[in-house]
Amino acid sequence: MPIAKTLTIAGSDSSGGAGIQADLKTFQELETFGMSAITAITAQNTLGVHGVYPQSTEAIEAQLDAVLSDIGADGVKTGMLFSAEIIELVAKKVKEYQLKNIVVDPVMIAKGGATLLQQEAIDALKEKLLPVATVITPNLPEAQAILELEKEITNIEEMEEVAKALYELGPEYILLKGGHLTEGPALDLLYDGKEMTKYHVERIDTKHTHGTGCTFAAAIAAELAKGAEIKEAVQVAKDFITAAISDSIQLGSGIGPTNHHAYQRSKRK
Ligand SMILES: Nc1ncnc2c1ncn2[C@@H]1O[C@H](COP(=O)(O)OP(=O)(O)OP(=O)(O)O)[C@@H](O)[C@H]1O
Ligand SMILES: Cc1ncc(COP(=O)(O)O)c(N)n1
Repeated sequence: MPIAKTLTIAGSDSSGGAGIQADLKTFQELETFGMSAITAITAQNTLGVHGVYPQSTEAIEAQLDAVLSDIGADGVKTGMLFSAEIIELVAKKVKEYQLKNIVVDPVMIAKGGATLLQQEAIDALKEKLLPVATVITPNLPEAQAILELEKEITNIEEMEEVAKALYELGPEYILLKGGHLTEGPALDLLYDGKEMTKYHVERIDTKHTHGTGCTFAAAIAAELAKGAEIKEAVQVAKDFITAAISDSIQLGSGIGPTNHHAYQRSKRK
């Protein structure tokens, strides 16, 4: 059988835990052929983001055209897109190449607090990219920013209302991540316009969660690219990220990365 082809459009994380590097590791672990278009280079380690160097739209377009005109992609994940211009370019390419299985992780702020999406780009995200997305994977602060909510989302009932409001913006599915809820299990909610499906696991007591959102979204894209239905794709991604967090690697002196190989290793036992 030919291998499923996966493409990440995201920022480079020099420390290897998030961004392009996390996505490619995840694509590989889930037995797809991973490719990338780099939107920005970040100088990053476990202590934070030390520099952000966005690429020109010309360089991003050249990467996308090179890959998509020749190899193509069965699944796409977008991460750090940084500016309205980059978002508009990506939305244009999704249409031009009629891309399918688009997982949009609306990355806005890194765990250390650095800005990975300019404030004015949120409108472009809502108007151009969300309507062409198969699934969007916001965490709670990202959902709050997209919907311009004044109050924080604090419980499952509010999460359900928020998922419904996000669905109105046009994506086929909403995957609202509850990792930021301060109490209870690590709960995520999938909404398809009719039904809410909950995915929950016991919260793992660790600070080493650098790149969890990137890894989770990349795993969904890989499974969709291989032909999985959305509920099944999210379940594999949840198992993948839970294994990766449980077996996190103690590197650096700040918020360390997760272990992208843990899921495959646990399956072999
Ligand atoms: N401590 C934890 N234990 C178990 N699962 C967790 C934990 N923290 C996050 N998760 C899970 O990891 C996935 C990513 O969620 P999270 O809310 O951390 O994303 P995020 O904030 O977008 O990540 P990032 O900071 O990388 O952008 C979700 O499935 C979430 O439930
Ligand atoms: C290039 C890039 N993309 C995304 C994130 C978000 O990940 P986190 O919030 O875990 O730092 C990141 N830190 N860097």
